[in-house]
Amino acid sequence: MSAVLLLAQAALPAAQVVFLERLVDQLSAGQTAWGPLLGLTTVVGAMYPLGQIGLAATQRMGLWLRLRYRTDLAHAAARLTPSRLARADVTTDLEASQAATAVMDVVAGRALQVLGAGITSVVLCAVVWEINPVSGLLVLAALVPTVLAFTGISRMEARGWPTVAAADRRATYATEQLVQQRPGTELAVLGTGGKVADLIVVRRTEATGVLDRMIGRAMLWELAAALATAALFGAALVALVRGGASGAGTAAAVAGTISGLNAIRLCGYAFGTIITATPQARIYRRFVASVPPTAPQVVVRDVGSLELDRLSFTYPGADRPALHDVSIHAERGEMIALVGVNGAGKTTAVNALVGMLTPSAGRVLLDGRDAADLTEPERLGHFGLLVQEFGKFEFSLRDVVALGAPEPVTDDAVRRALASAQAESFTRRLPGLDAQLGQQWGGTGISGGQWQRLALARIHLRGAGVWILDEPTSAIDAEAEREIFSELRRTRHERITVVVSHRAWTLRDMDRIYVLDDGVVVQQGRYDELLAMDGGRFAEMFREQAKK
Ligand SMILES: Nc1ncnc2c1ncn2[C@@H]1O[C@H](COP(=O)(O)OP(=O)(O)OP(=O)(O)O)[C@@H](O)[C@H]1O
Repeated sequence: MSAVLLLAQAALPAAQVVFLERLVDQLSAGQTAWGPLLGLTTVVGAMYPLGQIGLAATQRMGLWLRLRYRTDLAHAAARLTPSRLARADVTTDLEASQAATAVMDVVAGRALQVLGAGITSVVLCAVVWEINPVSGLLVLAALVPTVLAFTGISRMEARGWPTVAAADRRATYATEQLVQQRPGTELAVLGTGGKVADLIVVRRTEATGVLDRMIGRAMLWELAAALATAALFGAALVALVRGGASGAGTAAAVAGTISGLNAIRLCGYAFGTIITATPQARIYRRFVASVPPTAPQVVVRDVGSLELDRLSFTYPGADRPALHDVSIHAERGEMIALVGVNGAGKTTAVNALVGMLTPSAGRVLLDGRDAADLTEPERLGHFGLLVQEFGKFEFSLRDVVALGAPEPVTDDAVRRALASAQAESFTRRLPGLDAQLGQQWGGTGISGGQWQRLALARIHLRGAGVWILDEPTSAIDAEAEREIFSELRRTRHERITVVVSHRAWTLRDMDRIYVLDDGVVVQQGRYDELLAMDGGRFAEMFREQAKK
């Protein structure tokens, strides 16, 4: 259908020239010329509706293409592993790819326009060639400056886009801090939103400056192309007049040359849009290709042992290791704890354990097997990780909990997980599992501790072989905290549990506590043993708390 429309549209200007020549010929010969008049009326009458139908068809095609690009992008983003998400270039590319989908959708429509205008130009050229070959050639040659100009513009934009994308990303991030409910409220209370607005303006000004320079240069390119095209048009007209064609031929050829130049200009513009979109499309394609489809993650529920074997790690640029010769082990059914002051290395040890960073020395062993031999998704499947900055996903209650496991889950499993995480008492007051969370969506607002219980419910639902809980009850009241830990103890035999905690009482039932100081394990043992060691780091940290 689109192809038929395209061909019909492309033939109209040439048909116009033929009918015009016949009309002038027959009128000059004193004939009534009903045939050419009817032909011209049909051709001119068909131009507008065919143009409109063609436009609507390409717009609809663009719409569906954009959906496809965005679907592929969403799936590619969902396949990013934690180690890749930590890289600045990956997030920049992701956002540039997102922006590219809005440009790429027009490319297919423009490609059809190029094809149509190309056909129009060639057919017109052939018709004008019949009247005057030199004019015909000059009409076709007018394509060259436009194509050259847009190629130059595209190259220039390819150089400018990365800077614009990086500045845009920072501005978008800062804007989100202003408009998202939690950070936005904090800034409003502090009265310092204006400072963030200043940061946005700096980045937007940077991006606007680059875009402005690009537009200025593009204008120069286009101006040069327009001048060259005008010169070629003039030369085509001179060739016609000097060629000594008949009056009818000259009139038709002049009309044809004007239509031809318009078609060529349109062709050049559409071609230019395609090559202008090329740098962004390239970023999109590179990004999507860089995360090829993989098998979905499989949660490993049965893990017999876990070991960090003489692990060392230094952050890039740091002058001392964040972990030095750290050895930790745990068997199925055990609960162990990592303790230490801020900056002691607990989070670094957890990140090394799950594979978010690569140690400079030492190994992580899962059931005696070197975890470095596993793919990142295979390795992550062993863990249920509750981090300090857990996600507050504002979806439905069911979805928020179901995010704990990659496979589909039943409502019963969601309810059991909510009960284990002591989240049942407050979720029972919501209108069911379909309840939307988050006031900004017209849903229910819930407290920080309630969000943390939902994050814990995800870990219960996941049921992985190793649970790593980094301050799992930091925002939760004392009563619920006791119930959460008693549930963890009751179900401990099903897994290995690693807890990072600053609260003395939560450490009492641990099978082993590892005390980290400056990246080194300085003590290990049970709570009472460690507390009894006078002058030990653990006793220094927890003696006051233990008295309460
Ligand atoms: N991405 C990073 N780049 C460079 N240094 C880092 C990075 N993350 C942490 N560090 C440094 O490594 C050391 C250990 O940090 P880590 O986050 O593991 O401590 P922690 O014991 O988890 O602290 P907290 O109790 O505050 O969570 C600190 O000196 C910290 O400043």
